[in-house]
Amino acid sequence: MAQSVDTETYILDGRTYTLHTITLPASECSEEATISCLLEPALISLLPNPVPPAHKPITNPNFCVLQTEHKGAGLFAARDIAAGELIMVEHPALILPTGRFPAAVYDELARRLPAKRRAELLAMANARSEEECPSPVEGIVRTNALMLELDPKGTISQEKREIYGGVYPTVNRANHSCGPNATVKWDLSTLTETLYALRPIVAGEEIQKTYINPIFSREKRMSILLNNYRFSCDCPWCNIRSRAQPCANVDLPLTEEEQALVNASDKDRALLGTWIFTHPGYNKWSTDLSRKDDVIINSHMEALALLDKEGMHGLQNLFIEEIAMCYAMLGDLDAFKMWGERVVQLSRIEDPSVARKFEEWLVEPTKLMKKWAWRKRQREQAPGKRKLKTGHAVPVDVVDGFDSFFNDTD
Ligand SMILES: C[S@@+](CC[C@H](N)C(=O)[O-])C[C@H]1O[C@@H](n2cnc3c(N)ncnc32)[C@H](O)[C@@H]1O
Repeated sequence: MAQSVDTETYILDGRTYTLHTITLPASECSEEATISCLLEPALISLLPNPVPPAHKPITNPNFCVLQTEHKGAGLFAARDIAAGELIMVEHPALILPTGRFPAAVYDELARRLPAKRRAELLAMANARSEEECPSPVEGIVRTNALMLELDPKGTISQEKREIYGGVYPTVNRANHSCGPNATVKWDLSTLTETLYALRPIVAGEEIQKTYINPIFSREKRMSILLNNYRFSCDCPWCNIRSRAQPCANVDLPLTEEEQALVNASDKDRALLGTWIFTHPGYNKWSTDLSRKDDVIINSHMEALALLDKEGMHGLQNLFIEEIAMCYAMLGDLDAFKMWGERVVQLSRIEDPSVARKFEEWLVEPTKLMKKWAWRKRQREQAPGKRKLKTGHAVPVDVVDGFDSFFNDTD
């Protein structure tokens, strides 16, 4: 479980950084893995201790790396992949801050990797010219690094916090789409990045993640992608014309009709980004009998249809979870089972505690969920006996005391 600590340090803008090599020990099913890092010394004590074992390679992977026509290499589904399914788990080869360091620092980080891992790193895409990044390793970092959290509890004070990135020879083969079918999740305790599906992906389809916040407008998305990654995004939401002509040039000016489609998409994306703050939500509805029983379900279904249209499935889980909870409150067993199973499928990687809670409930929701069919029972009672809001005066302690269904621990 050794963690070799190197003493070489670099000072940049008054800050000290240390070169640090993490060696993840081999286990019965995995080979030793190495992560070459540049870290502020205070972060080293926040790394998992003891160092976790190297993760097991996935046997019979559901993806392959292939050459694309104009995007370099990319990841493709080797068979059908279900929504929520694992695609791969990988340790970063490098972990480093996003600031700029002398070329020698990047070269040294790469040099510290075992030869095979170094060769994989050096074979990665580099969208930066030699003038911009004299060290090709820096070019590779700037083209590929994914943000990762090394200090989730904020142990190091905010003003001192740096943004860190990780570079992954295989996960980083995923090209960008503004309507991605996959996403990543960083886990500090295992020092791994997990790539998983957001929606069903059919065999042969390209597996793509988003490099930016997809709620931005097309103009902003295209400009960030061009500045940071040096490409014009030709996904169907940026290159509207490609929906009809697959190889249409994204850089040609838009027709009036195409501009109208872009405006509608920008509007929908912005709306989706604020939907949960601007539309009725489950918590208030659950205690308010003056609201229609289907108001949340209808509103959330509308959001899901828009998410589907814009390919923004990364935001779908909360809506799906709340729809399932609405059906529980209404005592609709078949609908709860259908939506609850979707929650389990989609949350296994994204939020395992939610998946476990729903899995437990699904065994026998009518008995295991304390507030099963609560709204239905309230409706069936005489108005005078109802416990909660009907749009008029309600005893505050009753409403406040009615905790969210999500806290139901029975
Ligand atoms: C993180 S790498 C992705 C993997 C890369 N294609 C490779 O060969 O390893 C990012 C680079 O891939 C290319 N790329 C990714 N998504 C793209 C897209 N939607 N359209 C065009 N090029 C893209 C760009 O050259 C970008 O700088």
